[in-house]
Amino acid sequence: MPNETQEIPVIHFERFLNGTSAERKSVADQMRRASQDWGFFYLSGCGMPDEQLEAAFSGSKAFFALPQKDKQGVAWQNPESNRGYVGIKREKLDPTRPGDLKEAFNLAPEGPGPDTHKNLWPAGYPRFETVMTRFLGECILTADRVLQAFALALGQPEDFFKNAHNEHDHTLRLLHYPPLPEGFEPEDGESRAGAHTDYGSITLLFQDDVGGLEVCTRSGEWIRATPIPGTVVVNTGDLMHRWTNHVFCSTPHRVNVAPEHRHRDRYSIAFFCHPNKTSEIACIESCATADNPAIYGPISAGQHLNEKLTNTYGAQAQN
Ligand SMILES: O=C(O)CCC(=O)C(=O)O
Ligand SMILES: [Fe+2]
Repeated sequence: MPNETQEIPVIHFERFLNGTSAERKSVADQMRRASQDWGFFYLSGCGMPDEQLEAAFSGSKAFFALPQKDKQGVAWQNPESNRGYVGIKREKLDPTRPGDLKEAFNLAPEGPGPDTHKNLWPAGYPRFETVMTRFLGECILTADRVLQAFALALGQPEDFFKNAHNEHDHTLRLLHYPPLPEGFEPEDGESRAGAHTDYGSITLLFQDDVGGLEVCTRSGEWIRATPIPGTVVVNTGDLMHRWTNHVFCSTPHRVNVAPEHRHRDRYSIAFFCHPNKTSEIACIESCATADNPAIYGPISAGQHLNEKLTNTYGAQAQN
């Protein structure tokens, strides 16, 4: 169990990608421990090409710098599509607090048919679409590799989670936290992103060097997830919490308005992974023991998400 002398683990994924089977198992075991103790870890060497990541951050900055009317032209419409631009204060990740001091742009893989939801792209910026579509593809590949390690960590066949996610029902979210004006005093509980857990199986979070992300430990204390160059933050969400019979945590996190970074723009990019709607979420064998028998019966991922959205619809859950 973490305490203030412990830090969110940094795991070197190169040894999973290129190592011997013993090394791969050792990386998977570190991920299992980190997911149990924290529900959060940093992964270095995740295989995301640097130039793609840089292009995505540049594209994100360019998008948020567009005139407000261009951004509103691709405004987020509804949770079914869950694509497009979400303006400042529109979302409350913690529904009991004031709106988040951030803006966001969501995109997602598109199905082949004409009836499927399509991404909303601002007119006249074809490069943005190209860069983000390519980056989305790299995120899927990265997430699949991470999911393979999670399967190994839980004693499952390596493609267990990857196969359960092969319809790519994921969301990529660009986030921008604008600088706060001189003398700005947050209202009670106002923050860049309110405390919340993520809904899906895993989230990959790429952050710039500004900082502000905070993670709640199992003992209830908030600690900083300081940016570490060359790493991606991985966290396990509500669905993984259920799938693993509460062995892996779905840890509350938030983006705080701290004095030392509030004058700076902050950019981050989150990739929320969701299993196929028809994937069955049933307690993973290695997570049920005599002391911790299966808590839930099987449910489809789609049904689980619907329950979550119904419970928090007022919060306009968007991840
Ligand atoms: O921007 C960040 O660092 C965190 C964002 C986040 O947790 C979310 O959008 O779910
Ligand atoms: Fe989150």
